[in-house]
Amino acid sequence: MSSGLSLPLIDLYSPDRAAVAESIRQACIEYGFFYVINHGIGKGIFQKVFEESQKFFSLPLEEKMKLKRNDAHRGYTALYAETLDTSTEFKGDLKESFYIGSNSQDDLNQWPSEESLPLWRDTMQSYHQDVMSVAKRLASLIALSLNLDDNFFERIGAWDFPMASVRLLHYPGELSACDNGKYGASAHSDYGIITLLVTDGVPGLQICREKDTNPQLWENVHHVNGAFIVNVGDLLERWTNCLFRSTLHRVLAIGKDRYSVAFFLDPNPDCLVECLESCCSDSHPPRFPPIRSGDYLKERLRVTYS
Ligand SMILES: O=C(O)CCC(=O)C(=O)O
Ligand SMILES: [Fe+2]
Repeated sequence: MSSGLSLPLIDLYSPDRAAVAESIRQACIEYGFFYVINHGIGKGIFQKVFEESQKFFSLPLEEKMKLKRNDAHRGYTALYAETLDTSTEFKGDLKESFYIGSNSQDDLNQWPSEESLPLWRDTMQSYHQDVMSVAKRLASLIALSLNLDDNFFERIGAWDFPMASVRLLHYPGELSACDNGKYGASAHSDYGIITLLVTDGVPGLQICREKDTNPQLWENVHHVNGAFIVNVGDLLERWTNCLFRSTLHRVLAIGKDRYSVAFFLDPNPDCLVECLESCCSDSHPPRFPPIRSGDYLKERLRVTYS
């Protein structure tokens, strides 16, 4: 069953930072999802990224496979390569994707040839930079929302060498009979701190706020023109001892081409993620042991692609 949902709208440049932080706190407690508007990235930039993304995914499979995801987790993943929900009998999600990592470790990235896609690299590098600054600004509001200093993440070195990545996604419209029962992206939560997502407006994204209810209730996330859809990831859930929810979500395969661009904000791999003092007490002890962010993310990726 599915119904509509109206997620909170967060204005990133509102002068009343305390009020914005409070709205973010409520959104993260209640939904783990919200929209971010007034973020400073213009429509023209999104348009360029989507155009270049479509051009890449239209290349012959043989060309795309030359840039197959490397050990540093950059590059192309083909249809069926990933299964986000490993508990189901259906293996292989109905999407293809391309990962672009931080500019600070640019040598690990892979790029289509300049002859075939001359604007591609610049477009993606500049988008990575733009969305990283939005994400950092948002993270400082998240810190405020947890009664921490707004420079909490800087102070613990989270942004020294952040593992942030842009992920271009394409969900093909044409499906075959053997794809019955499969999802564009099967049910999962994201792994890092936060994800900032933009889509081309084609529906399909759903969230499940109570994963343990039976049957599960899946609610549609509507498209808001020009807004980021932001969600809390598992590392932030660990930091906050489950005060903030890393909400289960999925993408339906609706038989229509769909493009989206996700930005996963993950901290420096050496960053220790441990329960914040304000999020635990004698009656509410830490639920997770401290863990190095890099170790945590490596294990999650290993399971997804095994
Ligand atoms: O494409 C979407 O709408 C969501 C993608 C997603 O959840 C992911 O890549 O983690
Ligand atoms: Fe996701």
